[in-house]
Amino acid sequence: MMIRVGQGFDVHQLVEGRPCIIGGVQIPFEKGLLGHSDADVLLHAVTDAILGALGLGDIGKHFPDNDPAFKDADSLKLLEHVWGLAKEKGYRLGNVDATIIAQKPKMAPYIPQMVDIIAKALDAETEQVNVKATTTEQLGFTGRGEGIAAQSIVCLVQGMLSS
Ligand SMILES: Nc1ccn([C@@H]2O[C@H](COP(=O)(O)O)[C@@H](O)[C@H]2O)c(=O)n1
Ligand SMILES: C[C@@]1(CO)OP(=O)(O)OP(=O)(O)OC[C@H]1O
Repeated sequence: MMIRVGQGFDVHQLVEGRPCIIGGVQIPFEKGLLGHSDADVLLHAVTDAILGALGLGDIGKHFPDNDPAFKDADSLKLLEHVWGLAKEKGYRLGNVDATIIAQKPKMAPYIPQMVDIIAKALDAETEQVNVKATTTEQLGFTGRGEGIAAQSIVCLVQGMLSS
């Protein structure tokens, strides 16, 4: 059995006039995340973690931010594409853990829905997916509400457990 781990980290700026889409959930908030795509910072961190585990570079290599094809892209589709690469290589999900770093909005009410969305995209059970949130106690760019960050770690498993 082969086990590979990968980690991902992403940041997007919070601005007025954009939807706040995190973990595939549109969260009611006065600002949203700025990006070439829908700027789903959590799905980007998970996507990068999977790419890391596969040794396939990063999200910008697969979906360049100057390619009009990815303008306003649905990040769930990008995650699903990358998960397809993992499946082609015979991997299944061990588990994924992620942390959203945001002063506001409050993520807790939306986390179960994010977990469901990520688990479905990765052909996994909800028990294999954990999403957390933390403030930075009003410190730094996240604490000032200038942006939101997310980080993730994934474990991918290939092959069977030998007895
Ligand atoms: N944007 C956020 C940030 C935090 N939470 C939840 O609140 C708990 C306490 O956060 P601290 O930063 O004070 O440790 C945290 O454990 C999360 O459950 C949240 O929902 N949304
Ligand atoms: C997703 C892509 C592609 O639309 O654009 P952004 O939404 O700007 O996101 P980022 O995390 O900067 O990196 C990957 C990009 O190439």
